[in-house]
Amino acid sequence: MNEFLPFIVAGLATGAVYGLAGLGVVLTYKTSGIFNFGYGAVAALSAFLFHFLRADLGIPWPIAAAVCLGVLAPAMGLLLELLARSLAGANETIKVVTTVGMILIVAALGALWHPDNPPTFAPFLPQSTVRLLGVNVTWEQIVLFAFSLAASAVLFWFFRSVRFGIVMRGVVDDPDLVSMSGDDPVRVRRWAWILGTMFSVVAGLLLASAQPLDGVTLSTVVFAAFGAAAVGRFSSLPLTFAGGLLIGVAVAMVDKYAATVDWVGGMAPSLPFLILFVVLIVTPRGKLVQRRLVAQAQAYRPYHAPARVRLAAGAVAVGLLALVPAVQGAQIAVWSAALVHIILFLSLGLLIRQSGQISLCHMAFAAVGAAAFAHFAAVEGMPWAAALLLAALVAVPVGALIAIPAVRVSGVFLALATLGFGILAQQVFYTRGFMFGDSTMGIPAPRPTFTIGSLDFSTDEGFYYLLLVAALLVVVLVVAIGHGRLGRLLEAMADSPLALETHGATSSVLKVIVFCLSAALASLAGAFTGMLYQFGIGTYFEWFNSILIVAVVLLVTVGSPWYAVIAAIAYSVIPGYLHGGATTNSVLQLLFGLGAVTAVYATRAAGTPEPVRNFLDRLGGRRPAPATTGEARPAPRAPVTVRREEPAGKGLEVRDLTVRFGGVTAVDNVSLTAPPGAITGLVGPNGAGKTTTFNACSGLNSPTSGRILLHGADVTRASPARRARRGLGRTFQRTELFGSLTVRQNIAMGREAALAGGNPLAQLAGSRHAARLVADAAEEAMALTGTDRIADVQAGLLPIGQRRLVELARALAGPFDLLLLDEPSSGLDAYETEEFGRVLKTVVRERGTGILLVEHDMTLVREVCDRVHVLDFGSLIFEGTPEEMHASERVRAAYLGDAVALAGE
Ligand SMILES: Nc1ncnc2c1ncn2[C@@H]1O[C@H](COP(=O)(O)OP(=O)(O)OP(=O)(O)O)[C@@H](O)[C@H]1O
Repeated sequence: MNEFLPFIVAGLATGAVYGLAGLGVVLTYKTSGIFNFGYGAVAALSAFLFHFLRADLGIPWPIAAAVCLGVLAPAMGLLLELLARSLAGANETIKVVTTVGMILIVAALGALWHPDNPPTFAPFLPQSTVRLLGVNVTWEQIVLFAFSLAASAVLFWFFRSVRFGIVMRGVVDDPDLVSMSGDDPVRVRRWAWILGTMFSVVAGLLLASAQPLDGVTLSTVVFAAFGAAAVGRFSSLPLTFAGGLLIGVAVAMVDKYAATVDWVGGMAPSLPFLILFVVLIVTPRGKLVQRRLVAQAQAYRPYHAPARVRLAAGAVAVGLLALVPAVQGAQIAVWSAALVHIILFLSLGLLIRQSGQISLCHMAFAAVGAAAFAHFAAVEGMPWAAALLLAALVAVPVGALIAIPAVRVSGVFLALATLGFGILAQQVFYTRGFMFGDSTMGIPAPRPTFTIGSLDFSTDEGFYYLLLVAALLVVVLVVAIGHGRLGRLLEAMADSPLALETHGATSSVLKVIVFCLSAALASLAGAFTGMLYQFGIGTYFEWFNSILIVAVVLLVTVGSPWYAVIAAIAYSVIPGYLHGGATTNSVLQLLFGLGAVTAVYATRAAGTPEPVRNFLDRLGGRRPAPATTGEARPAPRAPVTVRREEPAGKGLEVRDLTVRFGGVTAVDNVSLTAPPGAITGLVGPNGAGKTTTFNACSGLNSPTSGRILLHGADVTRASPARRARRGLGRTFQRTELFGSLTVRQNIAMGREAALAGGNPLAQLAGSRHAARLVADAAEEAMALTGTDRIADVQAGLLPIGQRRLVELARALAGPFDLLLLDEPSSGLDAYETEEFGRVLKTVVRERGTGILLVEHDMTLVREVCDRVHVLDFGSLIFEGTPEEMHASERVRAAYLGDAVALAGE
């Protein structure tokens, strides 16, 4: 035991600080819904300030620490709260990039402050030792542990016993309740940010000891707190602190074995990231609650010039790039790097721009490509092309590995998992022989030795042309993907994975495809990077650059593939011409960081100006764009004749369904049927359990007990997509449209998603016959609902009434014989509701579709429903015809109770 004790003591000391830092992370995440990826950056900034005051100005450390805590922490806290508030309505990627941008800023500031070797942060706590339990313990360790424990205890007490602390805990769950109790949620959050920032400042000062004063290193050290927060599932404060202790001790134990066990070497600092990654992979999906405080962001639709204009511009761009060796021969390396970056940015754009996924480990994919190519080509002596192809293929399983967290979690958790993986990959794998060899020089990455005519591809000029062709091929591939089924599915997934699933496409398969594809392309870029510099080595692929390139790709808001070209020029060519060396790079990094932090404004302001659009449209012979606002009311016409489908089966049966959420029984032993060719109403007061029943039917929640049968087959365990493919469609209480697609594309996706299904090949592309089927189904659904008049309007811009119609049309375009419609008339005026009812009746009459309708509008229920089920407090209290329902005392009492409750609010 004695041999372990010193390590356990050291581990507990650092672990307590990790725990403390983790508490700050959880605190701000819980109260604001914004995960602060810049947490380590704030810590680094406080270490900078402390060092400046103490070492440069000679101020005693207690005063320096007081300035950090009393001035820097509140100032940064207030700034961060403002930033967090500005992110209301922004999408997850923007939220991540905004706080990630702080790392770029602080790292750049640090590099500008000390351009050469950064000084070391001198310990300020006593290093003398005392003997405790037979172990030598430094006073620093004792203070770290005692201080962190005391600070955490005060925080727990504050949250449990102090009124303001209790309010702070409540603000994320129910801000309205907080307002009603007389507190201002903004003030509460502001204090939470200040408190959280104080924790990061303290963590910065305590963890920086003996570390170099460089922003990236310090941020990484404090990132260990993310591992602790993951153990606490980003929610529990005591578990987070315990997680910190666990990580501290685990790191110390790994350190103990590092000297003797070979494979353990270098693992200690990456252990928190391993734990972070593993927790995100193994934690049951429902346990990681993504905090959502704001309405879904409105999707932004980039302008695309007419095809003719784009082709011409592309030809000019290629022509100009082809001239580079002739006119800019001296800078050919810089331009070659830009071509490689076009490939890298396109591969990243496939994820973060086209599919709404986040990857903060893209450089790791590139590193795999560089290492694999160098091994295959230089060590194994394979032919160049075979080595390149195999290098791309080697990255595919790595992409699939990252798709695991992507399938399980999204948004901030995916960002964390990929960040953890990126750091882990660099710290554990880059340094191993199997990646870049045992020499610090890396492994040679040979250029091709073949020639075409007088063009020798091993020369700088020849290699440049080879890169130009490769970049062009990747551009063509990405454009083709964008125009094909895969591209449409990816865009739809970016807007609403939920809608895509409930229309039949399995989004997990789609995610695996896009991660594998993206990893393979990034791997190609990595292999070319190696060839460009003639060596494959880890330093070209640092994790930090993964976050830099995400910021770059997101900030250039022009359409695909142009963003990649412009971003590559900004990233590689401009610094090459400025000749400022490291300082120029730091200034650019600072600018990218500032851009990332303000990304929400940049992307809001994005868009091609109207005159430019008009000019390009005229140039390309395109008719004027349709109005983008949905002012015109699409008066539904007389229903068109629709095909009678095959007679539907037995319809939907819900048997003894019970759904509990913790202690709440939302649905209690409910049985009902929705037969084909009829409209069945499901009504009840607010909170009665209607949506929960719908979600159980379509597979969006797991029933505690009971069964769901579709046409006689038990689908209780089937995924939402599988149920959709079996004929069950639905709409949502809060509409789930593909906001960046047009109305026509939305409706077409209603059928195409089901055709794509869960088969990877079917998701990649569809046949011509399928395309006709999709177009016909969309036309018919549009005519039926009157949405053909707004077919080319972007769905995200429509008012609520039209959104409902589009959602219905999308469901009608799908291959569904049973539809679950969740409050479809809310937001419609009386006229629209009447028309809506007519459409429903037509569909049921002509197609034999069965409809289960959740509805608060009793007039509509009376007019269209054949039978009605009434829920109250999760239990079925009535079943009969609408007329019988209106006569029922029990139903009246349930509604009256609700009305009285409402009146009393
Ligand atoms: N994910 C969840 N976690 C915890 N409780 C939940 C969850 N979803 C629903 N509930 C609770 O279950 C009960 C039923 O909610 P549900 O949304 O199904 O009612 P509803 O009849 O659709 O109400 P409304 O008409 O207002 O939409 C409510 O008390 C609600 O607070």
